[in-house]
Amino acid sequence: MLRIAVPNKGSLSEPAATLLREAGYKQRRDPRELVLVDPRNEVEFFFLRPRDVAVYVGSGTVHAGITGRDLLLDSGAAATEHLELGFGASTFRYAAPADAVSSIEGIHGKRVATSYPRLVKHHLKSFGVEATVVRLDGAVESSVRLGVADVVADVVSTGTTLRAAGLEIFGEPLLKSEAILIKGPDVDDEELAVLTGRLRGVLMARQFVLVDYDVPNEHLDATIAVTPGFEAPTVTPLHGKDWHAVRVMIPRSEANQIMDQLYAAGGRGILTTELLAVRL
Ligand SMILES: Nc1ncnc2c1ncn2[C@@H]1O[C@H](COP(=O)(O)OP(=O)(O)OP(=O)(O)O)[C@@H](O)[C@H]1O
Ligand SMILES: O=P(O)(O)OC[C@H]1O[C@H](OP(=O)(O)OP(=O)(O)O)[C@H](O)[C@@H]1O
Ligand SMILES: [Mg+2]
Repeated sequence: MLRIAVPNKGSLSEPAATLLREAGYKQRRDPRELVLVDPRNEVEFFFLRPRDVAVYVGSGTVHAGITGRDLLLDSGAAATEHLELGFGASTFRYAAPADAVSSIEGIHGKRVATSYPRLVKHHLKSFGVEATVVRLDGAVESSVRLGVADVVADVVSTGTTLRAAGLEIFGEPLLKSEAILIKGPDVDDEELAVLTGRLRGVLMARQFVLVDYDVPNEHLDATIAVTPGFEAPTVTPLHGKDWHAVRVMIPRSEANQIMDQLYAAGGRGILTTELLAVRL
């Protein structure tokens, strides 16, 4: 049975469970459940702290897991990135009070507070910067005001937390993170093929919608140029008319613009439909 580690708390927990549920896997009802067996899909889920997921996957006790790229890199575990999951996006950045420090070189000799010490030490070393890394569990942004550090290195999403603490970002991001599927050192891709295919299917369904429209034969080439599809659109003759019906996938973010273009090109009865899951 495939063993998969899933974050039990924090920002990644809810979207990870939603993704797995949409991919047809059983998910827990009670947030205190630690293990969940899904016999129909031959999968066992282990609900672990987000930070620990990479440790378990890297040690080989579970085959795969969902975590953040930043957490994987900070863990130093032997797990590897397998698939980007499209949620939990963040950047990892340095910040300090305005004018205090404004470049990575400027961190030299200072104290840097972070919950990601391995990642930060590795980054500073690559710049030849020597600094004291102060490891904190969370709420790192308060460390400067409270006098335990001069600089923070932390996850930034909207930047609201930094601003509220009177800190300003400086330097290039240490990394761009998002939720990822990771796999253990001895797991071959074949073992994860069904899981990966299902997750990709849901991710794709989130990015695309299905569009259906009717079009007079003389305008068919023009509308197909607007919606070429992946391979080729499905085109069906309409009964008793010199028209065709077309069905094709289009990017969700461009759906309304494409509908406008189809109408202008002669398409009528244009409608879009949500996709639940896709397998291409
Ligand atoms: N505000 C946010 N927006 C998007 N992703 C975030 C945000 N905060 C954290 N993350 C991502 O979530 C992961 C860390 O999750 P989280 O912060 O929930 O765990 P934690 O800090 O270990 O746990 P906790 O905050 O409960 O102590 C990282 O991959 C991080 O990039
Ligand atoms: O840029 P923002 O949108 O403000 O989000 C970033 C904040 O979110 C996370 O904190 P979390 O809620 O996980 O608390 P923690 O620091 O205690 O882990 C992260 O550590 C930042 O503090
Ligand atoms: Mg956190």
